[in-house]
Amino acid sequence: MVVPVKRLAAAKSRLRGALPAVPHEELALALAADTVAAVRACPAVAGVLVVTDDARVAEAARRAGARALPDAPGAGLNAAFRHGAAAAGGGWVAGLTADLPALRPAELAAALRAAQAAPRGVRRFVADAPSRGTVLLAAPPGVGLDPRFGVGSAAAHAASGALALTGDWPSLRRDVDTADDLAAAARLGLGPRTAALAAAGCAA
Ligand SMILES: Nc1nc2c(ncn2[C@@H]2O[C@H](COP(=O)(O)OP(=O)(O)OP(=O)(O)O)[C@@H](O)[C@H]2O)c(=O)[nH]1
Ligand SMILES: C=C(OP(=O)(O)O)C(=O)O
Repeated sequence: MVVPVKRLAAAKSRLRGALPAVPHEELALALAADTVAAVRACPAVAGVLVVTDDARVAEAARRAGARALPDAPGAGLNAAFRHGAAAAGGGWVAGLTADLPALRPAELAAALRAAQAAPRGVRRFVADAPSRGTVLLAAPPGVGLDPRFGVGSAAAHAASGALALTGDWPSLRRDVDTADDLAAAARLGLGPRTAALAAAGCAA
């Protein structure tokens, strides 16, 4: 599983100030750390590759049992996904955004099971809650990940031939870009690092 994370100083800019008493980088780190912890807790995931140039994120990833890779070639999110996928080796490869602090391992496992069901040879994706973005993209063995993340990525992934998975996985679909998203994630139940910050810094 490839999980790219921007440098904390630049990450999650739309979320800046969502918890006024909490330094922004701490919040951005907590989102990523809770996401990676949930992925690590999912038995269906063989290994986690965190693609980042941020030393704190890399250290947190390694402590959680993930591998950290540099953000090569430094050409944005899709290049980071491609870099991680190339390092992942054979078998199924999936990419996940790192802003899913409510993610439940059982929902990720269910989505990965659905991804691995027929038809063969086709990439699958899970759209975010508003159905505009993408939270998960999975490619079967021998098929490139071909990530199209960014604004309007759900439509871009569908247009590229990927199949939308339609399961009811609210914690997987709940990416956090804004203060409202953080409040929605809090209603689902935040992971421990983000929850602690939310409790300390005026709950979302
Ligand atoms: N390694 C890496 N990860 C990235 C890059 N751009 C975005 N990401 C990660 O991709 C995921 C989804 O990206 P966005 O939701 O747009 O997050 P963001 O760019 O941090 O947020 P905004 O500044 O609000 O746009 C997040 O986990 C980001 O950390 C990049 O250039 N390199
Ligand atoms: C990068 C993405 O995230 P967001 O649209 O949430 O920034 C995406 O959905 O492809």
